[in-house]
Amino acid sequence: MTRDIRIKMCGLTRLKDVDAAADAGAAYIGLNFFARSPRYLTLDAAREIAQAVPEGIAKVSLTVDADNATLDALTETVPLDMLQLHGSESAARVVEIKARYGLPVMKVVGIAEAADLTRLDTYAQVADQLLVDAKPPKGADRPGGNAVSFDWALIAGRRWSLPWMLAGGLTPQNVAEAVCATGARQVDVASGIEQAPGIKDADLMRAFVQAAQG
Ligand SMILES: O=C(O)c1ccccc1NCC(=O)[C@H](O)[C@H](O)COP(=O)(O)O
Repeated sequence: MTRDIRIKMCGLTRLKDVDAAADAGAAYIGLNFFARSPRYLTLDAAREIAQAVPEGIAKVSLTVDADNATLDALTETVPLDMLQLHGSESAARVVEIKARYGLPVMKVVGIAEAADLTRLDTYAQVADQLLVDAKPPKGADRPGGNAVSFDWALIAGRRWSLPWMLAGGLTPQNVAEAVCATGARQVDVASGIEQAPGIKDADLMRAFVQAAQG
């Protein structure tokens, strides 16, 4: 029996990645606007990729503590279905962004220890989705996409009143175990489906979906 797991493939940088993600069965694709990321896209490149995404696959922007001018330009240029906030945006800022852009917001919370879990409850009050990711390792130069996992036992059996995704160091080799350990119905992956930073691999994308869905 297969598992009904929805998959977000984050940090697509090429048009051919869109075809590969769609063929593999992604439910969401992520477009990265963090300038220090190997997955960073200019607005024009992001628009071209977003316009190629088939109906039914949600297009998600990823920003880190972006100001209104940045988000204005982004939402005016790129067709989007959801905004992923991957910085230290406050709950009030989440509310403000939801109201200003009229798009669902997914707030990322980095987890390293049990004390980090309370932030999930805070954002569950205001966001449309949660993304439960690993906290970046010390010295990392970006807050996500670092190919590190957290201890899945920390959220085993935890449920929130809104949809949520599991992320952090997921690969075709470990995603089935991660789903079983946490009960996640949605997962997010960046590094684990790449042949090099920012370069997705169609075979790994297919293998990831097969492993996640069983
Ligand atoms: O991918 C990046 O370079 C990145 C940069 C800045 C903030 C977030 C970033 N990626 C976030 C993602 O959505 C990743 O899918 C998530 O953190 C998991 O990444 P990975 O462990 O590489 O699968």
